[in-house]
Amino acid sequence: MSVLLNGKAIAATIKEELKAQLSARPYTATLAVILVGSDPASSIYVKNKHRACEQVGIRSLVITLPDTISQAGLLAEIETLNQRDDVDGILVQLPLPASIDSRAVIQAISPAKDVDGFHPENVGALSMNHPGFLPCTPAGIIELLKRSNIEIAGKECVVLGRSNIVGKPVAQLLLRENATVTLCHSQTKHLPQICQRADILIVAIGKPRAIDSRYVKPGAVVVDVGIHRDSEGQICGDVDFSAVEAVAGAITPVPGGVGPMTIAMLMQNCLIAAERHASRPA
Ligand SMILES: Nc1nc2c(c(=O)[nH]1)N[C@@H](CN(C=O)c1ccc(C(=O)N[C@@H](CCC(=O)O)C(=O)O)cc1)CN2
Ligand SMILES: [Mg+2]
Repeated sequence: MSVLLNGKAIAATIKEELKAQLSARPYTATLAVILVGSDPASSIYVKNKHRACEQVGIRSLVITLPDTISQAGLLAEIETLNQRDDVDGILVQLPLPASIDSRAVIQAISPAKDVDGFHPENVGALSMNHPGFLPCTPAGIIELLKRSNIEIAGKECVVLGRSNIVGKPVAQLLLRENATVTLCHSQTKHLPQICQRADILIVAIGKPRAIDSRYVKPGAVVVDVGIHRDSEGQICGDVDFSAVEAVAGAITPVPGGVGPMTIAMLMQNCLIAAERHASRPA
């Protein structure tokens, strides 16, 4: 039996802490979220972000645009929010319709308001250890490990998946925490053997229940970033939970693991954005 890493409970504690911090400050914080189209999963995530803002005391603006909006139209909406002095943080919910170039959209968000940490300026800041905004899922994974008293320094960490929003940045954050990091992907050979080396295994490959006990060293910490709905409508991750929990020392559930931590870190970034905004020179 492994220890369950309860992201839901830790995220609730973080939101309480942020609420107390914000209420003691002489300024407000406002997050603007843009949702393009009506993808059901994206709509749930945006609702969850709005609810988290309410819990923390952050003002939340949700801007819903039709999936027929042009790229120029979306960029104009972002520029309006960049210019608004009453908006501290901006994010555009991903994925976007195929007709829109996500790269151009991410680059259009002011780096000072980019609470997702996706703008190239913030990505560069992360890799150079400069101040910026950390992407929410990778930051949430590190926070979950730390608050669960899992030591990272000196550990063998294997990251499965090299996406820009999870795999690459979480590898950099683990390195910043002095872990020894191996980043694997679809072309990696001898994957089970490499994963078996991991003290901490982070799985972000986007394939339901793909990682079973053959990939896990007994006693390892397993962090599952995937989120899927199976043919029976059950939510599951990239890890075959029932097979892996028998081997792992600690494991995140799906739901209730990394997902809630992502939203808690978004709230934290909003407070940072508001603080920097309030203290900027006039
Ligand atoms: N602009 C962004 N787009 C996307 C991001 C992101 O960080 N910024 N990440 C994902 C989606 N996402 C946040 O936006 C996200 C996904 C899942 C959860 C979550 O809490 N999941 C719950 C289960 C929810 C359910 O019932 O379906 C859990 O794991 O417990 C939070 C945030 C892609 N897009
Ligand atoms: Mg403000």
